[in-house]
Amino acid sequence: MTSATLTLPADWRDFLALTKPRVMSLVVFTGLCGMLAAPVTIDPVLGFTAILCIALGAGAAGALNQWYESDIDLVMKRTAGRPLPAGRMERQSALHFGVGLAAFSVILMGLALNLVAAAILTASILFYVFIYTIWLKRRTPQNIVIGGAAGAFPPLIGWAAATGDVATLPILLFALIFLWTPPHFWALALFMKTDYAAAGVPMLPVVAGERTTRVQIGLYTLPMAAAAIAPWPLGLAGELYGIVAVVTTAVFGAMALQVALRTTSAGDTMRPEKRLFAYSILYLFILFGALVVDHWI
Ligand code: HEM
Ligand SMILES: CC(C)=CCC/C(C)=C/CC/C(C)=C/COP(=O)(O)OP(=O)(O)O
Repeated sequence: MTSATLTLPADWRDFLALTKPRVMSLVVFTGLCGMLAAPVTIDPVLGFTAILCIALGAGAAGALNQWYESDIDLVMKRTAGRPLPAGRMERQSALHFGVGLAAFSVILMGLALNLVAAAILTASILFYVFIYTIWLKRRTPQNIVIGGAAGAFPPLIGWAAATGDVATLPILLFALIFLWTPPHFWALALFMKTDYAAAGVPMLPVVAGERTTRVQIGLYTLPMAAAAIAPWPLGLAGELYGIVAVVTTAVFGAMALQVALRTTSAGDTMRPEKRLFAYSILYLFILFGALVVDHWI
């Protein structure tokens, strides 16, 4: 995209769109809950600063992702309206915005909170940009399995911001999001398959077919369920969390099973896939919320 083809100067809404605010809301929520579930009470101003750093760091990662992949975003219907493919912003501006925001978030985290939190925040930004976006996304259908680790770090960052350390519970929360990501994303990929195929992105339904993707969704749900419920029997969370985890995970399992057992979807509504995708988001909100409520009562 050259400046000659740009139609409009970017305004603040375009910079906000670069940060993928809707996806980031859940990323930030899991970070907040990781912080609030820690065994020490963090000073509110420091706590707010830590969450701000996670939000800015995640936003920076989103901007750098969009800077790198404006070519494929242009091809996919879902993403063609983003500031870069739509020609409302120069790629350079997105790059500068992303790098500046990333540096600011990490430095502020290091200065105001601690180096452990700053290091994990750095790792998650680098992981999302270099490992997922630049290296794996265009090369292998395992892109989101490995790259999904980037989005699993926030509870560890929140916990580390409060305690200066990591522990078993935030590691389990990392595992939960890590194992949740394949069912979350592949459910969407099933009904967005044509977009990904058009863009030449080797997502699992495109490369291995729908049948394999459905089975993989079912398979990942099993260890995900174990990670979700584990804090209760391990004594890291109480009964309230345990009950919420068992019930919401059972619903997740039933929906995933429905998706796994479907043989075809050609020409139909893909309703079970869309329902699983939507529920996957609600599920993490409820689970992390329950963890904090359980911790504080
Ligand atoms: C590699 C891992 C992941 C991939 C490839 C992925 C992919 C996607 C895609 C393509 C969408 C649709 C977004 C849109 O309509 O613009 C989406 C939605 C969403 N994702 Fe993920 N996701 C991943 C991990 C995560 C993680 C870790 C979280 C948070 C913990 C998350 C939270 C969300 C939320 C909240 C939405 C709904 C956004 C909306 O309402 O528009 N995702 N995801
Ligand atoms: C610093 C920090 C906590 C970083 C978080 C990393 C992060 C944002 C993880 C979420 C993953 C995500 C938004 C995937 C979207 O996939 P995609 O980029 O393939 O989606 P797209 O097709 O919509 O661009």
